[in-house]
Amino acid sequence: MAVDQNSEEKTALKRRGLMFILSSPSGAGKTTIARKLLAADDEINLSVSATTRPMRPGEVDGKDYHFVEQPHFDAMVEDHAFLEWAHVFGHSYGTPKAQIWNGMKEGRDFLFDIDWQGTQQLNQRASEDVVPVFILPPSIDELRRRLIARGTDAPKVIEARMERARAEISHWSEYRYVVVNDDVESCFAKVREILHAERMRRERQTGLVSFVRELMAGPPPGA
Ligand SMILES: Nc1ncnc2c1ncn2[C@@H]1O[C@H](COP(=O)(O)OP(=O)(O)OP(=O)(O)O)[C@@H](O)[C@H]1O
Ligand SMILES: Nc1nc2c(ncn2[C@@H]2O[C@H](COP(=O)(O)O)[C@@H](O)[C@H]2O)c(=O)[nH]1
Repeated sequence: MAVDQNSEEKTALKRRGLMFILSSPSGAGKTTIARKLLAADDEINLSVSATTRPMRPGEVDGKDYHFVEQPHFDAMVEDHAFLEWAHVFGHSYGTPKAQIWNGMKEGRDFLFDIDWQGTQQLNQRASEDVVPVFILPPSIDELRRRLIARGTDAPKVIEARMERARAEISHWSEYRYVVVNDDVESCFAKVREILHAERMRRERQTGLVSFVRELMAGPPPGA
C-alpha cells in the first residue's frame, strides 16, 4: 500500500495543546501583549473568562469576557463548570471548563489572562500543560501612569488596583518566565519566543517516541 509520507509525519509529530498564562499587576500590559499575540498567531485561542464586573467601553460580551450576573456565576461554581475561579477587585472571575478541555484534547493552545490565584489552580490541575508568564511594569510610577492613561477606571478603582499591585508582584517567583514590559514591541517579541520554544518541548510532541523509533528502524547509513 502506498504511504503518504507527509501526512504520516504530521501525525507522528502532533503535539499536546498548552495553556499559556499571562499574569501581571493590573495595568502592566498583559491584555495589550495578549491581543498582539492573538493577532500574530493563528494557532492560539483566547480563553474567554466569565466575570461579574461591569463591561468597559469597547469590550464585547463573549469576546473579551462573558459578562454574567453573580447568581449565574455562583451556579457555574456549584456545577463545577470552572477550571479555576477567584475573587479579584471585588468581582468574580472564572475560566469555563468546556471550551478548554475539548480544545486541548485536539492539540489547540489557549491563552489565559488570569491572576496568580487562577495560575496556582491551573498549576495544580494540569501543571505539565501550563506555561506561566509574569509581566512586570518597569516601575510602580509607570504602572499608575498606565492605569490613568487607559482611562477605563475611576480614581478610586485605580487606587484599589495600585494598592493590590505589590501583593500581585509578590507572586512573581511562582512563574516559569518573567518579562519586564518597558517597550511593548520588545516585550511582545520575548513573549512570542517563549511560546514558540514551549511548543517545541519534547514532552509536548506526543508522536515523537514512535517517530524516533521509526527513524532508528530505517536502513543503516550506506545500506
Ligand atoms: N510598554 C508599554 N508602554 C506604555 N504603555 C503601555 C505599555 N504596555 C501597555 N500600555 C498601556 O497601559 C495600559 C494598561 O495596559 P493593559 O490594559 O494591557 O494592562 P493589563 O495588565 O491587562 O491590565 P488589567 O489587569 O487591568 O486588565 C493600556 O492603556 C496600554 O495601552
Ligand atoms: N483567576 C482569574 N483571574 C482572572 C480571570 N479573568 C481575568 N482575571 C484577572 O482579573 C484581573 C482584573 O481583570 P480586568 O479585566 O477586570 O482588569 C486581572 O489580573 C486579570 O488577569 C479569570 O478567569 N480567572
